[in-house]
Amino acid sequence: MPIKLFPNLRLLNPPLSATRFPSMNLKPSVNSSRAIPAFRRIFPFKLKYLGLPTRVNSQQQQQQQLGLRKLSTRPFRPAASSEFGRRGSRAGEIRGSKNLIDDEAELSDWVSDLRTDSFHSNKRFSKDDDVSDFRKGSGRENRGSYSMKRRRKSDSDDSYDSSRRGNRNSVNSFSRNNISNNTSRFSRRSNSELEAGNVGRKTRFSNDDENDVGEERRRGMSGIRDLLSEEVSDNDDDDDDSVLRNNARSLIGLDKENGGMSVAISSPGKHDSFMSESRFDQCSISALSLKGIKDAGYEKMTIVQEATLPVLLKGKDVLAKAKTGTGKTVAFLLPSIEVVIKSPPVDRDQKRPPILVLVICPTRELATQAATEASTLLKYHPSIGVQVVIGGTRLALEQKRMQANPCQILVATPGRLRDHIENTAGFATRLMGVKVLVLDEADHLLDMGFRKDIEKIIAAVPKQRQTLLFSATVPEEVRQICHIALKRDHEFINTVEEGSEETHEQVRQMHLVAPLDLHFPLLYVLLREHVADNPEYKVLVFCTTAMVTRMVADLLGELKLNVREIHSRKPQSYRTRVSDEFRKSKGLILVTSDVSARGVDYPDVTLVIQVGLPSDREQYIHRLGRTGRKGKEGQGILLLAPWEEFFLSTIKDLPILKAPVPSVDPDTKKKVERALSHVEMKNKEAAYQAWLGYYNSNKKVGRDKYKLVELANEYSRSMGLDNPPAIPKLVLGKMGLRNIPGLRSK
Ligand SMILES: Nc1ncnc2c1ncn2[C@@H]1O[C@H](COP(=O)(O)OP(=O)(O)OP(=O)(O)O)[C@@H](O)[C@H]1O
Repeated sequence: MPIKLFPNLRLLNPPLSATRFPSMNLKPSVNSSRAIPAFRRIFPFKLKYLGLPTRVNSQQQQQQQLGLRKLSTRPFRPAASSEFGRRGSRAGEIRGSKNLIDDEAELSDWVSDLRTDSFHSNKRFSKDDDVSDFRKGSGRENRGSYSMKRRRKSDSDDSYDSSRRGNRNSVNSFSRNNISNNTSRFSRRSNSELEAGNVGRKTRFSNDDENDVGEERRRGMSGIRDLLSEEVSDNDDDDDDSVLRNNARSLIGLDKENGGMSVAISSPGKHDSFMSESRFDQCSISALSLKGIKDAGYEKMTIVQEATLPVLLKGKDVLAKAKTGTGKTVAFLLPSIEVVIKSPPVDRDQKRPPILVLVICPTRELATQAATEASTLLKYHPSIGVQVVIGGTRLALEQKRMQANPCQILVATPGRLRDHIENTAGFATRLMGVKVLVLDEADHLLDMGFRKDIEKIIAAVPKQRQTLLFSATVPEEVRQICHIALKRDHEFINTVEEGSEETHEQVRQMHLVAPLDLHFPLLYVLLREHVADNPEYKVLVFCTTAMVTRMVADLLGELKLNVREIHSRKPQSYRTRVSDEFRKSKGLILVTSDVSARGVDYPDVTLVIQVGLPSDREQYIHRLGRTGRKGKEGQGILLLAPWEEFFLSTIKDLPILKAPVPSVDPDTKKKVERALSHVEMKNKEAAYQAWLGYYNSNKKVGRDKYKLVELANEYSRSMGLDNPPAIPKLVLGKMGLRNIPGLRSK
């Protein structure tokens, strides 16, 4: 019987109408010639499961492809009878229900619904089958020191969002063999095809996407009593474990390097698959956890799970890198849960019961998603409680909730967690019990924007703990500073094959370089064609800032596309609703800021369009990673202005092709202009100001303030404004843009 998580949730507001605006009366066209279908020029090859396009090595080959191949953008869909399809539906039933709450009132309902015994009691454990786990220690050995260097928090305002994940509707199980025929040709594509400009400097616009609505989990408890009476042995087979560990070691080519730090370079095989051949029961995982895993629809481990689990179960600190959408959440949750199982039971009457596992995620969506995944895995561990603290609601409400239902596993966003450390009585004491600290999207969390909060959090948990750092991207700077969280002898497990790209081979990437005034018409043309070609389209359009996102969503809505928007300026209840709708829907375009860039697990995204400069290489990779998850195929388009081309040099090692700029017929241009004229003036003004702020913070573009203002005014014209909107003097002062010609102040 599938268990529904959070079955009683209701939508408080009706879904947004896809056609919010009356249709426009367009004048007859001056020139009715239709542009060459843009998508077909950009993606001229048909996607096939077992026949990805040959990777081209030269411009000629590329042009040959563009001219000769049959054109289609229909995404690959596995046959209904495939293993993927079967398991997908099972997992979908479990996970398909709403996993977030809609408002504070609902949160209160949840609180009162919660079980009161969400932590171990001695009595319970004397009966539980998990009891054998208690005999074992956590296996932690070394204690590391960390530096507490304080650094300046990077620029961050509302516009520079951050992101993360949702529930999962299907489980793919492509084995490496499954896609053996479709990979290597594509990887032969040459970087020389890139027309890269100047070397761009890396900039990061981190912001803490916090103050959001909290979420409570609701676990299906049916059948728990029966299960508790079953014989359950802890599957602690050291031999199995060491075999698996050896497999993983040979798979990842473990090496010892300087300073006692182990460095693992992976070689998961030449195919871009995320599944391994190892089963979860080959690891020392408790039988009840294995039941939860099975119910979640997971049979074999993904590559990252296979590589990290044996090491983590031994209690080692790990920095792990694995491509987007390859199961990192389960990889860090499972060993964390095992630590809780093996810990001595907590007296339920204890005033300040310890938090044993602390998971930090950069955004509310991600934290909620991780907590939901934890709930799924804990299905047969009713005595283990999970809670999230993510803001978006009153601190007092979260305090009350935590008091009413203490938990052993806490998932949090950094800012809100820091609030609790500073303002919640007894919370700091509870954190002294932490045995496992997880930083999900570690590179982002160790970035300037979060550094202070993370340092504060690290100072609040015991030095003697296990620390897990996971991300799809681990830039060298992060390797340099990861010692602030990790022990010296931690292992770096990199499941991205040496010399291979950090993105998925089955996701075709293109970049388009066109003047700013063409960006809106081009975006419309690209979307229109994708929608026409893909009945089950599901598109993410990433914009640079929250206010730009709002404006672009308004525009696309005026153009009668089925759009939703999500960004940090929207209330959390709205974000939750839209995110959930997008997760479940097909035939929808989600216009988004970087709140959706990292980790959010939307199934079956067919296309990701990035409009304008991504904040850095990592953000480009994470945004692109919203498609092509779990071995599926996808497409990505990066739309840049000529003066943004320098960014391409930062991703020149990725298989991204230059696409010819589609022509936009006058009709379409007019249509877009007309739609722009219907977009609210205040939204355009806000977009202009946010745009200016974003590019001003970019080290390269923001260096020449005169040029920057010229470009901003070009952007203003592209929105159909004759004069650039006036900006408050105070704001201009803060941006360092006072007295720059071309700006209007108020
Ligand atoms: N062993 C498994 N078998 C099949 N599917 C799995 C397995 N483990 C995880 N998954 C599924 O894979 C999907 C991606 O997982 P997850 O969101 O953890 O990816 P990720 O690597 O953290 O991605 P990102 O880097 O974008 O955060 C999820 O839908 C998850 O349910």
